[in-house]
Amino acid sequence: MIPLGEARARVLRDCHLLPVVEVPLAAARGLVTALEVRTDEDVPPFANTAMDGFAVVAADTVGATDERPVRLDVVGTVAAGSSGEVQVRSGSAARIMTGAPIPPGADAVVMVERCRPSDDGSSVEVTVEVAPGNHVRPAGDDLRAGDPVVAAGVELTAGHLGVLAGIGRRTVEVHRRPRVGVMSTGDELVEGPGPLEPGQIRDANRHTLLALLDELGCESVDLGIVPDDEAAITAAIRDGVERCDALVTSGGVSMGDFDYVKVVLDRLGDMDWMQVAIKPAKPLAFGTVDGTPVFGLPGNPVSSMVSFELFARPGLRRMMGHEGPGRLIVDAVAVDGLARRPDGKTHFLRVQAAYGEDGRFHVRSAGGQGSHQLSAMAAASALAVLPDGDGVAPGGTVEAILLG
Ligand SMILES: Nc1nc2c(c(=O)[nH]1)N[C@H]1C(S)=C(S)[C@@H](COP(=O)(O)OP(=O)(O)OC[C@H]3O[C@@H](n4cnc5c(N)ncnc54)[C@H](O)[C@@H]3O)O[C@H]1N2
Ligand code: MOO
Repeated sequence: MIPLGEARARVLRDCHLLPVVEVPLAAARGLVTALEVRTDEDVPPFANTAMDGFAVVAADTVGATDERPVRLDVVGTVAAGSSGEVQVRSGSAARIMTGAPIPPGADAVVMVERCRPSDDGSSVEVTVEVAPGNHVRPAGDDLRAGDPVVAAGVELTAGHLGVLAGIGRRTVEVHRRPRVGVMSTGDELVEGPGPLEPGQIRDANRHTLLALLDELGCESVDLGIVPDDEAAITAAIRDGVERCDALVTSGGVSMGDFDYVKVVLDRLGDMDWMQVAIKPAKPLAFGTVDGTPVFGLPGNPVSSMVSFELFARPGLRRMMGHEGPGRLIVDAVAVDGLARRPDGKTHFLRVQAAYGEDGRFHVRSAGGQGSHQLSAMAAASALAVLPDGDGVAPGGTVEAILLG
């Protein structure tokens, strides 16, 4: 068996950054910027008001109170979208709406709640003293022309897309979204609700893996179920690497007579078959076929998900340009303890994590810990990492990888 770190380093060695493409903003969320983006204009582009009210000369309001208001002539109205033509002078004011440009001559805004307009709208009583700049958002208050807006290597979020649209960008240069093919292997696998023949089970892995890829921001390609047949697996992998940037398979990587995935990968490409010192997900076949990474994950459903988490996710994230493995790892309290026996492996237990009143994460077993017990994995929100040994006593501290 080899340590987890060594196996992961082997995987990362062959996961290379994907090429740069220019994509519309609507297709960019979750992708990683390849170049720094700067703005060549100020945001906001002009000084504008943060409140509906009256644009005034601040000096006119000195001493104004509810009892002793200052009366000003209203010389016009400035709406958002208008060019702010109204000229304000000492003794006058302009009605103004949130987002409208501060009219020339004015240097402050009094919110409408602090004003008493006359019935005919020709004048207004201001009931509060304001300083110059009151409720004024200066040009460039968010971004100045020439400022960096988004650095290279940043995962684009909803907020970033708004910022980019706000400086007039329609597209952005990012690392391409990986197309990743998923196949399940095994003669026992069938799909759908029909009755099962003796020995058959329904394919679960393809659906979890397709969804994990979706969640990661990859374009997932369903390559179906492939039987335990060397020629069929060879054809499916050849077809997959032609169409995809990476492949994820499940099953056929342990010691059975019909475990052909590792055999085929070995013949087609540069593959390492690893026994990793972890439980679940001990066997892993990873390699490249014509330069395309192929993650040969184990068939047990929990093992395939844990293996995806520990190997495929970091590898694919590297191809996408992300920094780090993309999961938060926290110290948590194992409320009821988490038992295990020494066996030379690190164990990843399926646990439910919740934030406790003591300000720490608390974890509890999410159910049966067998690598076939997918329902407990589905119920888990974290993997508790138990180093080799006797486990953690109730109330002890354990490292937990938060899933999502
Ligand atoms: N003699 C040994 N036997 C096994 C070892 C070992 O070291 N020596 N390792 C065990 C471990 S650990 C794992 S994990 C599994 C991995 O096996 P394979 O990757 O070869 O997977 P299969 O044998 O094809 O299937 C294992 C298990 O999972 C079920 N399965 C497979 N695919 C799916 C699917 N798409 N959906 C739902 N369930 C699936 C399959 O029916 C088997 O029950 O090997 C151990 N054996
Ligand atoms: O990794 Mo197998 O990982 O025990 O099910």
